This record gives sequence, C-alpha cells and structure tokens, in this order.
Amino acid sequence: MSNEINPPPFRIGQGYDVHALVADRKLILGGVHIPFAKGLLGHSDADALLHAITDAILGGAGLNDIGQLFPDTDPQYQGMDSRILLRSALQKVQAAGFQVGNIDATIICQQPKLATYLPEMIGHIAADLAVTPSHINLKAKTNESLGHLGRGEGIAVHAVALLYKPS
Ligand SMILES: Nc1ccn([C@@H]2O[C@H](COP(=O)(O)O)[C@@H](O)[C@H]2O)c(=O)n1
Ligand SMILES: C[C@@]1(CO)OP(=O)(O)OP(=O)(O)OC[C@H]1O
Repeated sequence: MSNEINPPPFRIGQGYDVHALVADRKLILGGVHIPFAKGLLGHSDADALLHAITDAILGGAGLNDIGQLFPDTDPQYQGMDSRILLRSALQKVQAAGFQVGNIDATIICQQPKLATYLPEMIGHIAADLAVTPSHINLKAKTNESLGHLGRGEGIAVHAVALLYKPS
C-alpha cells in the first residue's frame, strides 16, 4: 500500500542551532538563566537549546523552520522569550495533527558546566511541549577545546524529536 494513502503514524525531526557567546548578554538555555560572564547573541533571547528543539518539532511535521515562522527581521521578536516561540510552534505542529513523543538534545558548551541546570530546563521544555519530563532528555558536552566551540566562542545544540499522530 502506498505511503501517501496510508502514511506511517510516526515522524522524526532534527534541529540544530548555534549562537555566539558575547559579553553583556544573559546566558539563557532551556528558559533557565545561567550565571556566566557571557551570554548568547541573537535577535530573541538567543536560547539555542529551545531553537534547536523548535526546529526539530517543526521539521518532523514538515513545517519549515523557526526563522521562516519567526523572522529575525521582525521587531516583535526582539528580546523574545524563546519559550513563547516553542509553544507557538507546538500549536502549529498540533494543528497539523501531530503530538510530541520524545525529544533528545545535546548542548555543545565548553563552559560553563550545565549538568546541574538540566533538570530545570527539562521541566520547562516538558511543560511547553505538554509532555511529562520523562519524554525529554538533555545532554551537555564540551567540544574538548577544539575549534570555535572549544574556544568558547559560542554554544551549539543538536536536537531530534519523535512526533506521532494519535489514533
Ligand atoms: N558544558 C558542560 C559540558 C559537560 N558537562 C558534563 O561533563 C561531562 C563530560 O563532558 P565531556 O565533554 O568532557 O565529555 C558530560 O557528560 C556532562 O555530564 C556539563 O555538565 N556541562
Ligand atoms: C528566533 C529568531 C527570531 O527572533 O531569532 P534569533 O534569536 O536570532 O535566533 P535564530 O536561531 O537565528 O532563529 C530564528 C529567529 O528568526
């Protein structure tokens, strides 16, 4: 039987984001303010973790990407809390008939150490995606001092999302 007539109930999505670390900005990841000498540069609050997850769920649903939905040329998104963008993306994903199954993400961050902040980030993401925290997994890795990420010039995030169509 053709997949077009009877598509599988599961879809995967992948997301990636990177932002530069600069002075005089707050470091916000997963909606958590992390005390550090630098923060991420961006049009919004530059929450690279939430942006990668937003792109993963949008990608899974075939809904383009965060920059197309929320352009960085639009003043309404300046300084925007990225949790609002994530919740807005979820509404679009749900309107397309999908729910979030689980999320797995890796934050590539030479400094600061993030492990103690991950549970709070998971709580925010779970609440915003209307799932329990057991559906969200986050990992932090250094870049072993290699390259621009290893020199602490920025933070990057890779995320995958499993979406399903409720039967
Ligand atoms: N920003 C980070 C980076 C890493 N961690 C924790 O350290 C462990 C070892 O990281 P390596 O990159 O050296 O493999 C990692 O598994 C995390 O638990 C962290 O908390 N914050
Ligand atoms: C979130 C948006 C919108 O404010 O801007 P930035 O904070 O610069 O982040 P980016 O990861 O470049 O993604 C898309 C944007 O349009």
